[in-house]
Amino acid sequence: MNASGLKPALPGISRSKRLGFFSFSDRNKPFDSKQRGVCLIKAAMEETQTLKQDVNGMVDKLANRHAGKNHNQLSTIGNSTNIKWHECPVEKIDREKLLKQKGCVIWITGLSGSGKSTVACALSHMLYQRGNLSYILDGDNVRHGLNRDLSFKAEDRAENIRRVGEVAKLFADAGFICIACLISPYRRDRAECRSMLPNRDFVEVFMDVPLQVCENRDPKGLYKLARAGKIKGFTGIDDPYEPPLDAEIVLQCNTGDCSNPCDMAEKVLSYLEVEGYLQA
Ligand SMILES: Nc1ncnc2c1ncn2[C@@H]1O[C@H](COP(=O)(O)OS(=O)(=O)O)[C@@H](OP(=O)(O)O)[C@H]1O
Ligand SMILES: Nc1ncnc2c1ncn2[C@@H]1O[C@H](COP(=O)(O)OP(=O)(O)O)[C@@H](O)[C@H]1O
Repeated sequence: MNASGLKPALPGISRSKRLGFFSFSDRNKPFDSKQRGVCLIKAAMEETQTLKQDVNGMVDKLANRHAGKNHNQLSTIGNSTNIKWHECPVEKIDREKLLKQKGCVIWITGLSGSGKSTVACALSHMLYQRGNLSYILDGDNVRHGLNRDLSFKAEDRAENIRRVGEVAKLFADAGFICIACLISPYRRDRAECRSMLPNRDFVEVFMDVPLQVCENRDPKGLYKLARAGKIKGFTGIDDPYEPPLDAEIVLQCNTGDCSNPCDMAEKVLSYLEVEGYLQA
């Protein structure tokens, strides 16, 4: 709130300062409404002019970058023929400056019940408290919408991972710290997601929790159903899980000795801090 009890339109910047012509205390001086109206229009016009110059500068930046390139180059990607990438002058780095952080993907992999969603939520909460923007893509949740057409057979799991990888890449490009938590049982599928991003921007987190611990937790009763043969192809029971060989972070949990989820999330947070992702 400012002195007049109004919330500034932009955090930390009062409206009068933005418009740059009079402060609210000036309103007590004799200043008729016509004069004020003229000032407001003048200030708005100046602001528009500055904005126009900014936009022109950005468009020039884009034009310079494209100078000498073949503008009509069309591509074929998968089944999409004759497509062309469209550049925009507002780039990832500009959004990152706005958000004061660097966009990246935290990819949490592990068995069902290993604590992926719990760590993801703890991490997201810690980031929120520090003023960093994150978004969670939880396998279970994404299967409620975007990936509702996919089953748990190997090729559908691969498509599940590919789609979530692509969405995570978009979130990272938007400047978010995107936390993807999926079983993602196959190394090849995870490696493909890694390859979609600049190498350091994909941070693999392995929930190294023994099957026995996950099975004892069994919060949804799925292991019980799988053991009883009522769910076929359940990861860890009758479907494979390939543990990462080169994860950036391993969160270990041995039988009877497991750190609490906040300590685990803090490890990831420290990694992000050290690697410079929590500032632009
Ligand atoms: N057959 C089978 N195998 C493994 N998991 C199963 C299966 N059927 C249903 N579920 C539930 O689906 C959640 C995992 O979804 P994911 O999208 O993360 O799986 S995958 O990455 O495509 O393998 C998983 O959630 P989490 O426990 O959060 O991992 C399970 O609740
Ligand atoms: N570090 C931990 N220590 C003890 N229990 C945990 C820990 N992390 C998660 N849990 C519990 O284990 C269960 C499974 O956690 P969840 O985050 O849903 O796993 P996943 O997303 O991998 O299936 C939940 O009941 C959760 O409360």
